[in-house]
Amino acid sequence: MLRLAVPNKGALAEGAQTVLKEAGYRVRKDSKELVVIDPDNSCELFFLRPKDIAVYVGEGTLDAGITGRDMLQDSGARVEEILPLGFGRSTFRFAADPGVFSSVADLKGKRIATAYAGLLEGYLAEQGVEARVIKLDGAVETAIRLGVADAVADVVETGTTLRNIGLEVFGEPIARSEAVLIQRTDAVESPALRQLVRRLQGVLVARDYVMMDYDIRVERIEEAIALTPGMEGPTVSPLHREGWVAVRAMVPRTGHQQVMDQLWELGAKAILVTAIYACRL
Ligand SMILES: Nc1ncnc2c1ncn2[C@@H]1O[C@H](COP(=O)(O)OP(=O)(O)OP(=O)(O)O)[C@@H](O)[C@H]1O
Ligand SMILES: O=P(O)(O)OC[C@H]1O[C@H](OP(=O)(O)OP(=O)(O)O)[C@H](O)[C@@H]1O
Ligand SMILES: [Mg+2]
Repeated sequence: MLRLAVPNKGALAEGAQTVLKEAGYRVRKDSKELVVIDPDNSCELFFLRPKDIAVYVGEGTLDAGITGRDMLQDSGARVEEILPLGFGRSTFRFAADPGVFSSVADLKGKRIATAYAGLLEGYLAEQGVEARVIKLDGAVETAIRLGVADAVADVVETGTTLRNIGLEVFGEPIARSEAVLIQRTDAVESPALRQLVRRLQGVLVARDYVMMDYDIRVERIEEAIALTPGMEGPTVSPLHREGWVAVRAMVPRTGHQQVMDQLWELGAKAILVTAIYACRL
């Protein structure tokens, strides 16, 4: 059995549930389920607090987990990233009242509130800045107004929370994060974990690519293939029409409309785009 830790709530829970479901794993039916056993895939899913996941995996109690890269860095646990998952993207940034600070160097001797003390302390040490880290559990943006801190270091996604309380980011981003699959450092990879990784990679590729089909005159085929090279090379099949062929290739989802425009300019007809439901490359 592969023992996998999955966020039970918060910003990563829904994305984790969706990616696992698309990869063919059983997921929980309601948010009160703490453990789901999936005998068909030799897998047990444990729904845990996102911040605790790196700890469980690092201790070796669980084989792998889904958490945020920022949480992994914060934990100091003996875990490593195996696969970035492309959702739950955020940056981890300094913020303060507008115009007070402009870079991390200005924070020397100041108080910085955060819920990610490990990540912040690591960064301050790297930058050679000595400051006082005020450890809070959440809603850290309010700490400045309440006089507990001079600046905060927190997760920023849309920036709405900061704007609402009148704070502004400053300095370089401390970290860029997204959901990641993790395992214990130097863990021996099991067949069940290899299968999970392959399936998740398939889901991510299916999300990033579309399937494109079109008909083109034989003399324009090389130019068309340059636009749609596919993975190993596109499938080119005869058409029941003299001088024409049918082409099928995977194309990155981003920019696929431009590719369609360019194919149209080459004289391609019947250009069809369909979603890829699942794939294994
Ligand atoms: N808008 C967002 N707000 C918070 N976290 C986000 C957001 N977008 C992405 N994330 C990522 O989600 C993870 C944080 O998840 P979550 O908010 O559930 O944790 P938490 O704040 O410790 O938990 P809780 O809010 O329940 O105390 C981090 O990896 C963070 O980078
Ligand atoms: O840039 P935004 O899109 O506004 O998102 C970032 C905010 O969301 C998170 O808070 P969360 O809802 O997790 O509450 P918490 O601070 O109590 O963890 C995070 O801590 C920021 O406050
Ligand atoms: Mg939160």
